[in-house]
Amino acid sequence: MLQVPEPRGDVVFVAYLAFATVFFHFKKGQDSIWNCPTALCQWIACSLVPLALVVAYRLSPFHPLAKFPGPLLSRITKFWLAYVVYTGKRHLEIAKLHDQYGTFVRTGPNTLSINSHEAIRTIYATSTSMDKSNAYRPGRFFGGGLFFIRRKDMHAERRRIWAPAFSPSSLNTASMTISRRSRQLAAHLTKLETQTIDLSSYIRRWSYDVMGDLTFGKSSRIELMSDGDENGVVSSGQKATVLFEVLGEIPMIFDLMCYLPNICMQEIHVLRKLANDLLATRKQVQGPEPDICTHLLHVDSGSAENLSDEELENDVLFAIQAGSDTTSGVLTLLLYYILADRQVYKKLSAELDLNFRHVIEDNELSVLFQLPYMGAVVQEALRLGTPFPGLPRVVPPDGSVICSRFIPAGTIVGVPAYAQQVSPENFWPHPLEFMPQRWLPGGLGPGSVLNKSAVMCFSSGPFGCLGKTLAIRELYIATAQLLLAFDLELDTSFSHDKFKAGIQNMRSTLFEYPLLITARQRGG
Ligand code: HEM
Repeated sequence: MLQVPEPRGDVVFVAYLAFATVFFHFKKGQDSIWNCPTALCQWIACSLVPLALVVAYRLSPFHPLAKFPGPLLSRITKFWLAYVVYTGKRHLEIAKLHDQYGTFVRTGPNTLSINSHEAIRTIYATSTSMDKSNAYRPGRFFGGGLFFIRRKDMHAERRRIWAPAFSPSSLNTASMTISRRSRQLAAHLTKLETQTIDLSSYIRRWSYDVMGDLTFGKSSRIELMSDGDENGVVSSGQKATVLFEVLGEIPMIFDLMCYLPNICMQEIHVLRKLANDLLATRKQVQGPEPDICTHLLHVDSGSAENLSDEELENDVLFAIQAGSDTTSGVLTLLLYYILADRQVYKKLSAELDLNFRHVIEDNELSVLFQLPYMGAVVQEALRLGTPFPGLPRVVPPDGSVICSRFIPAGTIVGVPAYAQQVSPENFWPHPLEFMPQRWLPGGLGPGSVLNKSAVMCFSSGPFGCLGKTLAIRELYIATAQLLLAFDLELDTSFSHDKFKAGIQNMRSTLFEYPLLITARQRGG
């Protein structure tokens, strides 16, 4: 059975206005509609009746998703899910709903969350995986960026341009940049040795500085660690992400919001302006080392297939955003977990001390990437720190069979990453605990379960994260440089409860309550 495709919000709005114009045209003769209660009442009735019919249909047994369970409100309106996203606790709420309803939960009138490992392959990972949903269509903005191209075939063309930026040689150059920036982070913390440090905030700035370098090379002027963030680059980026994440669930409203630049554009203005300025400079200056712009500008290939200015602007803005808050969120959580468990901290520190002195030189990075316990800590942090609560895709025209159930064409489906990553079927025992040992040979003892392919934090398949290896290297390098340089501890004023309650998971992880630490420099 076919789902009714969702029209664009702005088109619906214009149609509604046109209908209103015609309606009141036939009521003319009255001075104003406000003086004519009958016309107004008729108009309200005309508007409400279709709404009531839509609600009745969505709840009726005739709706194609009628057989799938879910909360009443979610079956009626998309606003329910948008609100859950807005709370920053979607990952927890959806996991709870799966405990209550089982594998399938109807999280919107036309949306299914499918908590199944088998579904990951069908939806994301195979060659027949599905296109992105309307959630990636943020109104008139970002029309041409890699991330916003929803059709797999068109997306693949753009992805080919990006891919060389993540080749082994590019990654090696990038690793040195990350290492230099991580040493700079350590130098900043050294100045704060006797104080309580908001580590989450420093890590945020570090991640933007890193992504500035990786995107624009030497011409980057993003120096948030040194110069501070007076212009609110970080908060601008975060607000843009939140806006995209919340309104993505109600694309019709997003279509309309984009016509209100003061509400919508304002949030992303600072970051967009910065990205455009840096792009303009970068076009004039090709640095000695390749950066992401080298490939987007086709400097390397000399290809004539140039991206339009708008496409370029969207792509560089996305590059900074894709690589900064995501990585800094996971890194902050990684450091929290190891600081909260001194056994883990000591074991990791001992492994690093065995292999390095107080700083890792560039030619030693390959040794770092091989360290087993370090690898286990990073994997465990990614498992519990996934910032992506939803990756919506759309079922193709012939429908699809997932977990033995037929899903009609046009249904929006997604596998909840967090629910998969804390499922006892995939990780056992203690799926909710941070236990790096589970990733090492022997795991957590006899009977322990480790289903590596259930980890979805980078997604997979045609739309999967291009920066996965880069991000993992960032986590290795920054953690190692900090632990080698300092004895880190949670500050005595730090509250675990407040920190955990303040974690908001919305495509990047936001921390309402900071990670407060002290850092004592280690001896020579
Ligand atoms: C721990 C950090 C990171 C995580 C958890 C992460 C996760 C993800 C996920 C889940 C996607 C797919 C999103 C979707 O389909 O909606 C994605 C896409 C992407 N990520 Fe990452 N990412 C991280 C860091 C990075 C970094 C450092 C970069 C470097 C620029 C990067 C570049 C990209 C790009 C270019 C895409 C779009 C790929 C495409 O559409 O073909 N990511 N990331």
